[in-house]
Amino acid sequence: MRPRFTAHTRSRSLSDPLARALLPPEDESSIERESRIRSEQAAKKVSDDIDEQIRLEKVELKRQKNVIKVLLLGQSESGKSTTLKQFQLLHMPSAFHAERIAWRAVIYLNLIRSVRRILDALILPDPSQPSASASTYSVARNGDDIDSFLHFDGPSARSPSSQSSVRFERYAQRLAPLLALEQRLIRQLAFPDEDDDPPFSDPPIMNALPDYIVLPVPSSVIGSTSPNTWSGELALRPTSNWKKSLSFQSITQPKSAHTGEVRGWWEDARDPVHVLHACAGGEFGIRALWRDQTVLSVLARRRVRMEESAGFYLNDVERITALKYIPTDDDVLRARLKTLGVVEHSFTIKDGVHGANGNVQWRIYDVGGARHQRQAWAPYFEDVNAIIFLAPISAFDQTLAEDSRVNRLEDSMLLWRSVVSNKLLADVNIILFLNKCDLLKAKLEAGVSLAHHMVSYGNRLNDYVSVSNYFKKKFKALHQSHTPNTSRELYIHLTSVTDKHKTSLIISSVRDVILRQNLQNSRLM
Ligand SMILES: Nc1nc2c(ncn2[C@@H]2O[C@H](COP(=O)(O)OP(=O)(O)OP(=O)(O)O)[C@@H](O)[C@H]2O)c(=O)[nH]1
Ligand SMILES: [Mg+2]
Repeated sequence: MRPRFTAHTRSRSLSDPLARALLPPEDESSIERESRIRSEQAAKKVSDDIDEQIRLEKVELKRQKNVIKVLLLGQSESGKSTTLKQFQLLHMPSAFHAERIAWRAVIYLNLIRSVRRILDALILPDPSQPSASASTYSVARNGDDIDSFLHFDGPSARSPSSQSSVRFERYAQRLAPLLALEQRLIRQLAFPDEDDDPPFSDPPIMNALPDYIVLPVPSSVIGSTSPNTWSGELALRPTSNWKKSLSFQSITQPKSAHTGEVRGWWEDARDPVHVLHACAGGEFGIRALWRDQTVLSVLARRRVRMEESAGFYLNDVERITALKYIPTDDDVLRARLKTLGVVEHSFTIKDGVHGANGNVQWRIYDVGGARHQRQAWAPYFEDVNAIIFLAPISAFDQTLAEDSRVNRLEDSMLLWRSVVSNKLLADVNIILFLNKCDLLKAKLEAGVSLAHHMVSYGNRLNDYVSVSNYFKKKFKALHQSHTPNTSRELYIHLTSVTDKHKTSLIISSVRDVILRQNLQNSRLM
């Protein structure tokens, strides 16, 4: 049958030459018509598919414009994870606060680690005492044999400073339960589904652990590293659901509907807080250890600066070991948990830059900064919008944990040079945090000389303003002489990222710079 046209359609079609050309022939047979319709349908499908593809590309482009990817780079302990915590604190405060309790175990472990470092320093032979050779002490640190840790060998060890030796021995005895607790905590974190108090005979083995590993520390720190020694640092795998497993039985439950009293972890005799609480006070407790002038002078002679170490809580022992202790924001910012691999965190930020209703999704990638972790960074360079690079400038007199021959500041500068000279990153915004300024200030005020460790500093003033300006210029010059994009604007901030208030201002300004530059770049696309 012929198609029927109304007079109106017909007259309009006939006046349009293209429409007339597209009309089926008047003598079209039914077979021809079927074939025409089939090919028209096929053509329409192709056209619809193309339209859909264009639509999806537009959505993707829009989505990309509303997704900002930021990479946190820098050597280990430079403050990357702490900066991420500051972003979370600023943009997801309720989630941050809800997770505070999960940090309790990390903070306990950090505190125990500090105690262990001091005890280790006390039992090492003192180089300033000629009669105290390595053979006079048994530097045994077998985790399954705490007695050997407590044992000081023979009378010769006691002769020059026998009183001190006896005191140190008393500390070691009194604080021995902390070493056992450390093992228990690590095992509990490593195997969160295991029943209580598993046997401690074997330390966690790297590959056997689902989420946590204990990394060996250089033997220089403790004299020798026994395979049974919990001498390492707790590290986090990217896949870890650690916050859940670190919460212990911490959820409080109402004990009495009338009084509003709650039942909490402090009523559980197995909770780690009890051991810490018991070891905190008294003549040879943690607080006494950290105030003991003899101990402090041994640490000073050995150049062990506990205040500078990651996860330092020795000034807050009373508060941290209290039965009902809940970590504060500052405690969480100071907690040390080493990152392994690359961990992605995303959150949405409302911004004024993309228009009134602009919602921008931020993806922040926190990477492990130790040398053997750095090869994992490169795949993230391709579509990143901005890099926040952290260089801890207080570390000018320190060496890398993973290689004691390498100065930390030198390593930071080399790393900085390789990042700014990378061609893949030529158009990526770079923000530099010269971090740990609080520690730098304290170190310079304590009389540590930068020129002594960095000859190029010459005879400039050894004060905070001069030194921090010098570092600013140095990092800027490295950027200018190595960047493939000399028009890239570099933003440098002097930071102490554990400082909540100062850092929140810096983060807000960094966020706006990144947003604005991202918008500019997307307009150019
Ligand atoms: N005093 C002080 N401590 C800081 C500062 N920045 C970071 N820290 C502390 O230094 C330790 C290491 O910081 P992290 O943020 O874990 O370092 P990271 O760069 O993530 O290290 P990796 O995960 O090993 O790559 C933590 O205990 C922090 O609290 C700072 O500006 N001042
Ligand atoms: Mg980290």
